[in-house]
Amino acid sequence: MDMLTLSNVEKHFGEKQVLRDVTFSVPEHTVFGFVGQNGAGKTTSMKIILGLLCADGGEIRINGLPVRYGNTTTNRYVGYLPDVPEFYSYMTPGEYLGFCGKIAGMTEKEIKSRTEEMLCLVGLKGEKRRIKGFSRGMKQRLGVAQALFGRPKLLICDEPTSALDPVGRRELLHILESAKEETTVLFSTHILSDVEHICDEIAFLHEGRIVLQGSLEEVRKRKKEAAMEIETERAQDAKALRSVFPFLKGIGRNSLLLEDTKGMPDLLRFIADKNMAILRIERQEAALEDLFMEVVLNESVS
Ligand SMILES: Nc1ncnc2c1ncn2[C@@H]1O[C@H](COP(=O)(O)OP(=O)(O)OP(=O)(O)O)[C@@H](O)[C@H]1O
Repeated sequence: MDMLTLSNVEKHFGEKQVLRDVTFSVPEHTVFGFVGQNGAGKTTSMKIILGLLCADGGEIRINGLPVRYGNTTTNRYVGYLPDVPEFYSYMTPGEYLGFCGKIAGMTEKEIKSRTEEMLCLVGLKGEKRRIKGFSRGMKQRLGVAQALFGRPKLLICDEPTSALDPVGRRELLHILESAKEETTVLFSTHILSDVEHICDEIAFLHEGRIVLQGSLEEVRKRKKEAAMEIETERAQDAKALRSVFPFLKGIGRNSLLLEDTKGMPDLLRFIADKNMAILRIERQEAALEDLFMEVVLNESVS
């Protein structure tokens, strides 16, 4: 089942159209990457999903129910982590989560067990420092704990990793990946390596339009031509191959890249004739970044 669906969503700010026919769906218990450059329309889409902005057209459903602007019924299914979460900084993380539980009307017993569970999930168990002494990464992790506290069916995170260092990013990505066991995660980002690490499905938004979507595998297959990597046992063989086939690129002492596979038969014949020892011939995985650039450039030309 799809936890979230957007169908033909449109949005203008004055004369400017910022979302055009945006259509995608997020299957239950997946991590979904909502990818786009600055200004692509990610935050606007998220605000519409949360009922905070009114779409000019189209339909959004969360857990099968339509989202209505200004009506927060569907938000009972949603946990939201803004890009810069705000806290009462004089509280400890346990006190803060307890406070959130009280506002949500949970019982003392429920609050205690959920606080422990969430602090454990985000690696803040036993943390007695006040939030004001927290690093950005710790604050972001606490934000996830708070967003997940009420057991939402859908967790929406707006650029959760963009301000974090590599360690903080890795920790947060790991938490989002583990969260999909109990919820569905939609996160916006422009960091494509984050998407490659944890997303099951992705949608690329470019100038308000979805230009590519599908599972990571499906999207990668869209790359027109995947290069082949060839690794020779001896460095001198790699050198010899490069001198005979100048279209080969050297990517290491023993490794070569063949970008246009039309040259493959001649190359293989030569390798066999010369009895060269080859350790590996492998299709190079298309990097999302190259793919994104390919799609974006095509869009700009057409
Ligand atoms: N309230 C507003 N009034 C007018 N234009 C707006 C408003 N909010 C956003 N925009 C414009 O809509 C477009 C999409 O903005 P949005 O914030 O949704 O993009 P984004 O993909 O989230 O970008 P970023 O990664 O920079 O946050 C931008 O051109 C932005 O300037």
